[in-house]
Amino acid sequence: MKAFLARSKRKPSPETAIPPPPPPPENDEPTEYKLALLSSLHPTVDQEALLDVLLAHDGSVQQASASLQAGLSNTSSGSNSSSNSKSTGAATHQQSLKRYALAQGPASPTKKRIKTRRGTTLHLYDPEDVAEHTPCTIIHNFLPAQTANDLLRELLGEATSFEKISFKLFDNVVASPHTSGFYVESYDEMQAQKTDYLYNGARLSDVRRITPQLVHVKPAVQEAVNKEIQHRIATRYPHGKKLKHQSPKPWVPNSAFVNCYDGAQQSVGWHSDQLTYLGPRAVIGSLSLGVAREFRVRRISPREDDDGKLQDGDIDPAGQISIYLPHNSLLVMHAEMQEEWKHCVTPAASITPHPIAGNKRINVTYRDYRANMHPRFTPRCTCGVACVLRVVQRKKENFGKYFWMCHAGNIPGKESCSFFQWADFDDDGNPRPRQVNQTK
Ligand SMILES: O=C(O)CCC(=O)C(=O)O
Ligand SMILES: [Fe+2]
Repeated sequence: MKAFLARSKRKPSPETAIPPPPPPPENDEPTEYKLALLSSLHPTVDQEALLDVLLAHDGSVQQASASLQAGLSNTSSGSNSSSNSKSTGAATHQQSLKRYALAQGPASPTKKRIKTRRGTTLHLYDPEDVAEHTPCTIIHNFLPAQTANDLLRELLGEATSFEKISFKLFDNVVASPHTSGFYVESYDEMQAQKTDYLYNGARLSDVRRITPQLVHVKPAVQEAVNKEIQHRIATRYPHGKKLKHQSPKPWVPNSAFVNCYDGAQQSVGWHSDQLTYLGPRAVIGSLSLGVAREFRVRRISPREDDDGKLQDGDIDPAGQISIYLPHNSLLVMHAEMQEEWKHCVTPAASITPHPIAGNKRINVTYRDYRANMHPRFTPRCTCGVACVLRVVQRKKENFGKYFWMCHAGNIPGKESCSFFQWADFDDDGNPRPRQVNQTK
């Protein structure tokens, strides 16, 4: 499911809610940080106007703020005016990409022009930009405000007993830099999870029955995710067709990982989610509550060959994209995400406390565990353990091909038996019968 490497490099997080008084700005702070400071000083002015004023004052927060205060903010060219305020406390959306594209010429703002480079981070706030440049779509203000708050309160209560997950990283056992709990729909499923399924080589000990608020919210998530999937297929996939190995069936979430990030430093490292029980081309619905944090994605670039030399590089060759995840936003990770991209929640230099959650962020990832991916139906290695499903990501040759391998290398104190077998799925992502192993 996850890798939990904490990142050492920290980037400030944009803050657009009403925060406590900000520290004095540094000259070399990134624009989004300055924008956040400015936003905190002028919470009723929309982000687009703030950016204009900031640029008009060569990035000086102090001067931009003075200008806004004096009512001299006449620099907004594209937006109606800074009085077009959004003071709802909901996420404000930076329109920077569209604006820059428009500034380049009269042609339509072809977003393809926007490229990230190695070592750079492109910050996206606008749902249209997210859909255009990442394998995700985002819906802001997703649930009715009261429903989101009820769910948040319920899960904050649950999170008091969440624990860090321990896993094996090379030869060390390390703990995830955040806590989590796993929720399924029935007692039978809870038992099955404890005995049949493996995560990073370990059994989950804390499997819980889905809570009333998680049940309450599920239909809305299900409906929205299915709508987003169909829209994505129609508008972005070749010939308007689903991807090879993507399931044609409706997405039906039957489990949820709930993550709690307590404070700015808690995070999750770069990873792709494990496909072992979701199957190829999985879609995940990810609901964010409480403190707003940055979710970063980067496309995986495979190596050319086997000699260990990076060709176009497999580490951050195209830069990262940061998606801002405010309270009550639903991020859909689409079918191209887990195979071709990695994601993380980066530690933040600072966070804006949330009125209900304080310093905590709660994240719910609703998942569709597929019946035909149950470990009963998937290959076992020579240790006798159901295998983990992986996809080739590092080598150009075979990039995107699925394979089964032994889990045991991830279990503290156990050695892998090195079992390997190419996985075979039909076009709809069902495992083909020849690899079915009925022994339990
Ligand atoms: O907290 C998030 O937004 C993402 C969590 C995640 O990547 C995971 O649970 O696999
Ligand atoms: Fe993940």
